[in-house]
Amino acid sequence: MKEKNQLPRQYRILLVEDEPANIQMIAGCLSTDYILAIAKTRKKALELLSTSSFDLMLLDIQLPDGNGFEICQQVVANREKYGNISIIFMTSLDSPDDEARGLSLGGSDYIHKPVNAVVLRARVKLQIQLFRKNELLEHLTCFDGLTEIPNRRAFDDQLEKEWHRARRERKALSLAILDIDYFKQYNDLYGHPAGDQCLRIMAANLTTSFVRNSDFIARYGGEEFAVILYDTDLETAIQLMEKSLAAFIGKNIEHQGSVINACVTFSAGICTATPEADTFNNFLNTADKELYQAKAQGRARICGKYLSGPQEKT
Ligand SMILES: Nc1nc2c(ncn2[C@@H]2O[C@H](COP(=O)(O)OP(=O)(O)OP(=O)(O)O)[C@@H](O)[C@H]2O)c(=O)[nH]1
Repeated sequence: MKEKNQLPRQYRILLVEDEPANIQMIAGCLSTDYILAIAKTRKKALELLSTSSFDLMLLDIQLPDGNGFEICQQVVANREKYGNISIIFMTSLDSPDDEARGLSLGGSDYIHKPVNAVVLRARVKLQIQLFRKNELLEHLTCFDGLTEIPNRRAFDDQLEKEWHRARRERKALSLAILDIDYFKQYNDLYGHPAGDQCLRIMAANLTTSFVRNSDFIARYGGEEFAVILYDTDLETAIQLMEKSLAAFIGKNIEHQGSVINACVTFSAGICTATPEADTFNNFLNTADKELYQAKAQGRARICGKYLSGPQEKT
């Protein structure tokens, strides 16, 4: 989840339609306001859906190699693969049973052919507005307003997902919990707005330190942050975190209240586990204990532990 701020963007529509006259009319209606892709078959539609991301699909039901109901079912059952696309059926099947079926399968709207250009534009606009509101809501529930990185709730979900993925794929999973040193003193000395700015710099620094697609950073709470590193062993996790600490110290945020450094630092505890052999709670607790160790050993450092396996190291 490397999403950033919600900037205005152009929405992408997939038109699944085989009739050339309809394609021409619909493309004429929508292509100035939206990015439009066209699939004339079920096969092409599924191929495009799995390789590009779309916000809305206009879906004909009778296609040369299948039908729109099946496409809708497949997309709804595999959201991880196809994304949270809205679906509008657009068809000459105009019986109430067909319409009810389309809506019960997960379609958001059902338009009867022949399509009226004005009505089509209005209905597409409405669905896009709903989609945009959902996007915003999702952003608000998953992202921290101050630092614009994922929040604790998103972290909890992601950690559970990655734990199960690592168990399935027999990979190592590393978790780091980070805490800014002497942050209370920083707030007391420089004020809360400066403290907030420091948290933003911390988040930005983590974003540039951990760049793999599977790396996940979050604000864990207060002045604590967390990093999940999939398929990453302890040595690598420690090396990356040390680089990140050096880069953060390099920001030179003055901190006269710190006993250990002239500028702001952080401490981190890392736990690496192979999930088939360990328990989830132990994993989280160990990362926390390692953070405690890093604080106890003088701060501005990283402590880590393998929960199991041959390379146990503290
Ligand atoms: N500015 C600001 N401060 C915050 C925020 N969230 C938590 N804090 C502050 O972070 C400070 C954390 O203090 P402590 O838990 O005592 O930790 P510390 O001073 O960093 O001490 P050590 O971790 O032991 O080095 C508290 O003063 C909180 O008020 C925030 O969103 N903005």
